Order: sequence, then structure tokens, then C-alpha cells
Amino acid sequence: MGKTLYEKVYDAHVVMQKEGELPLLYIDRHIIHEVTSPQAFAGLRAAGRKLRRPDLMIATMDHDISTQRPTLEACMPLAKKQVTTLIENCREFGVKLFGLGDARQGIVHIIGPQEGFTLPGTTLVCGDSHTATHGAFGALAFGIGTSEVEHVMATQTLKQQRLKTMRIRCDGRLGKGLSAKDLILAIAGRLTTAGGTGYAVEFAGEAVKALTMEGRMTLSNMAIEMGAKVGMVAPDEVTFEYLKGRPYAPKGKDWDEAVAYWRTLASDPDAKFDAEVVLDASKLEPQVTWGTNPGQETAITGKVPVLESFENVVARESAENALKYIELEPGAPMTSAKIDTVFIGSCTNGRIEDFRAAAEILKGRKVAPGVRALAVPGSAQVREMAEAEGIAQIFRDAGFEWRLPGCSMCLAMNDDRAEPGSRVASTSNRNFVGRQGRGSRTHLMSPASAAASAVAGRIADPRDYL
Ligand SMILES: CC(C)[C@H](C(=O)O)[C@@H](O)C(=O)O
Ligand code: SF4
Repeated sequence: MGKTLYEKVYDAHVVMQKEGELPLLYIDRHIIHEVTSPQAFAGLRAAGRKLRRPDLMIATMDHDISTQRPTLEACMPLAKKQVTTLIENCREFGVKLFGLGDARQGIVHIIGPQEGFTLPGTTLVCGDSHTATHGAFGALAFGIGTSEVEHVMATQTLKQQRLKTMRIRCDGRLGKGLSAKDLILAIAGRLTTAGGTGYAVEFAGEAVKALTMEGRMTLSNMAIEMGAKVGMVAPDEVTFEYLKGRPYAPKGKDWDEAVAYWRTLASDPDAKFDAEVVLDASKLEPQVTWGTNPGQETAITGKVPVLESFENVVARESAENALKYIELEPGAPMTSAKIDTVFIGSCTNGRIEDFRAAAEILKGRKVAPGVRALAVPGSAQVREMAEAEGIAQIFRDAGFEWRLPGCSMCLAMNDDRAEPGSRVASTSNRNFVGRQGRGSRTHLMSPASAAASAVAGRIADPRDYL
């Protein structure tokens, strides 16, 4: 019987399998950031160990740095300590760091691919749940805890259970004004936050094939929001085209050999998945969340759900709690919700294509009065490209704050927080209670929808602005 993409990459990395123990995998790539690496380095130091392969690691700072000024002074006290610690650790242990003000710095899941550090067929880990993002390249990529970070640092291996496999096939093509974010929100709605638990997901089908690497990363990024640690896409010409010539990508003869190998990674036609989900992308409308988890979502043209529509008691209770927090009237059109804050950025939607899509709507328009709007590029390189293309100016002219790269308002861990009681149109991936600031309420949506909402001052359908 044939193998799935996941099984091929997993099997190729098993270095030891003992009776009654989880298989031990070789780890090809390790990315670290300031929040989940300090204890791991401290552990190594205490044990008198060195890094096994510092050359297979890169580091960045993104979570708690300020995106207003690229200096340590601009960071909050805890951030200052974490960032300083990262700088010292990288110096002492010999890890390549893309630090504050570096032309290659950015959010961990944006710079890995951008550097060509993320490659098909590799195992890639990071102490961060959205590491699934790198699966868009056909890498077996997943988030790990800090003790596992230390284990990988010391041994370049990790015990990892073999997951069940799920294929999510997206037929048809996305309509005008829609993007990968609408697709993944619709998938999250279908699967709910637990639907992917225990599975390595593979995104497949015509709609996925038609996506750029940026779009595929948006899909894989949110696999974790459905409970799946892994969200892969089979590498193809789009993948190779994206990677070619990037700093860490193989060169010359190595490149040709690598591509030949990468071509063999796609799931075999007779491979069997443990679960299969099929979705028609051509029927989708832009999507938006109404609740406090990414699965609580609907079409932007839809309505806030009425509680009677939930047959499942747990889902109904969860919806009831969510609606209480989010303060939306059941049955009201989603587009009636007034917003006062807009955040375009994050590892889900902080890439150049995202800013292009938003700029298309913002061009010649203004952010509605009273709305605070932030545009935060996912990396210095994205920022630079947006400046060169004139996109940054469109954002500024529209009334957006055009920031430096970082996680920013995706999570309330730095100096960008949504006010208590505010309602945020956000392109990030999590809408949990208080995620963007205590008492703030988040509506997840695409960059185009966030731009349209910024202009309208309420949740808006981007297709009305194209
Ligand atoms: C801080 C970090 C550990 C966390 C994660 O693991 O995802 C963060 O990136 C997030 O998005 O909540
Ligand atoms: S942008 Fe948000 S989701 Fe992504 S790594 Fe940063 S905090 Fe986590």
C-alpha cells in the first residue's frame, strides 16, 4: 500500500524504535524565539551541555518586542529581559540570530520560509504552536514545549508518536475577494477546534494547488486551531519556485537532487488516510468568527447564530458563553457589528500577499472615524517589499499605523493591546477570551475583509469594495 506525505517524511526520520517506547525522530531544523527558549538554554547550561547542531538552528525575536521602535528600550520590562537573554544565549551557544533592526528579522513562522530554512521533507520544530505553518512546504513541522526544545538542542532528536492521517480536500476555486484565510476558517467551522486532534492533516485538492506559498502557509498555520499539530501540503512547482535561491536553500547540483527527492514526497495515489474531509471552495463566501474560538465562525453575509440552532448541548453552551463575552445579538447580521480596532498582521496573514490584498481595498479610501488600525508586516523583508511597491504608503494614507515586524496585537504580550471592551477585526489566528487584550473581542477574518471593515467601521464584505 502507498504512503501519505506525512508517513513518508515521518518514516524517513525514525532513528530508533524500542518496544513500548515512542519512536525517536531526527530533527533537521530548529527555530527559536525569545519566549520559549530561555529555560531550555538554562537547562543545557546547568547540565554542562552544548548544542548538538547549532548550524541547524536559527533564532528570531518577535513575540514581545515593540513594533514601534527597533530598540531594546522600547520593549516592556519582561520583554527586555527575554530579548537580552536570547541575545546572550545565541552568542554563547553560537546560534544565528535575526535580532532587532536586522533586515532579516521577523515572526518565526515567516522568516523560516523566507530564509529557505524551511524545506520540503524535513522535520522542523519550534517552541511555538503555530509551527504547523511550515508544513505548507511539505515539511513535518510541529510545535513543541520548552523541555522538548532543550531535548532537541542537546540531541537533535525527539520522541514523537506517529499520528493518524486526515486529508482535507478542497475542490473548486475560491471566488473573487476570497483567500486562504476564508478557506481555513470555513474548515475550522466544519471541523470545530477538536476535529483534527490526533491527526496529521494534509490539505489537498484544486483550491489548495491553486494557492501561492503565502496562501498555503495561511492554511497550515491554522491546522493547530482544529487540534491538529501538523498541517501539510505536498510540495510542487509553486513550492520549488518560492524556495529557489533563498539563503538556506540548497544550491547548484544539491538543488537539483533535492528537487528530485521532493517530487517523490506527494501522497501516493493508493495511500490510505484515516479520515477524509471534502469541501467545495467555489461555494464559499468570505468567513468571519462570531465567537471565542476559531471554529465559531460563519459567512460574512451570514447572521450571528441563534442558540436553538445548536443540536449539541456542549456546542450550545459554548456558543452561549461566547456570545455573552462577544456581545452580539443572536440573529443579527454579522455586518451589523461595529468595530473600533483593526489588526492586519501575524504569522497567519503578515506576508506580502496579505498586504497587497488589503491595499487593493484601501487604495484611495480612509479608515472610518474613530477606528484605530494597525498594519504590522510579518518580517522586515515583507515591510521592505511593501515600501518598495508603494503599499506601505497606501496604508499610511488610509490612516493605518504602519509598524515594524513582530507579533504585535496578535497576542497581548507586548505594548500593542486592544482596549477592554473593544471589538477587533483581526487577521490573526486566535480569538480566545482576552487574547488581544483583557476584555477585548476578536473577529478573525481575511486581510481583505479586515481592510473593508476598517473602511466601513463595522464588519464588512470585501467584495463590496473591489
Ligand atoms: C508564546 C507562544 C508559546 C505561543 C504559541 O505557542 O503559540 C504564541 O505564539 C501564540 O500564538 O499563542
Ligand atoms: S504572530 Fe501570533 S500566532 Fe504567530 S507566533 Fe506570534 S503570537 Fe503566535
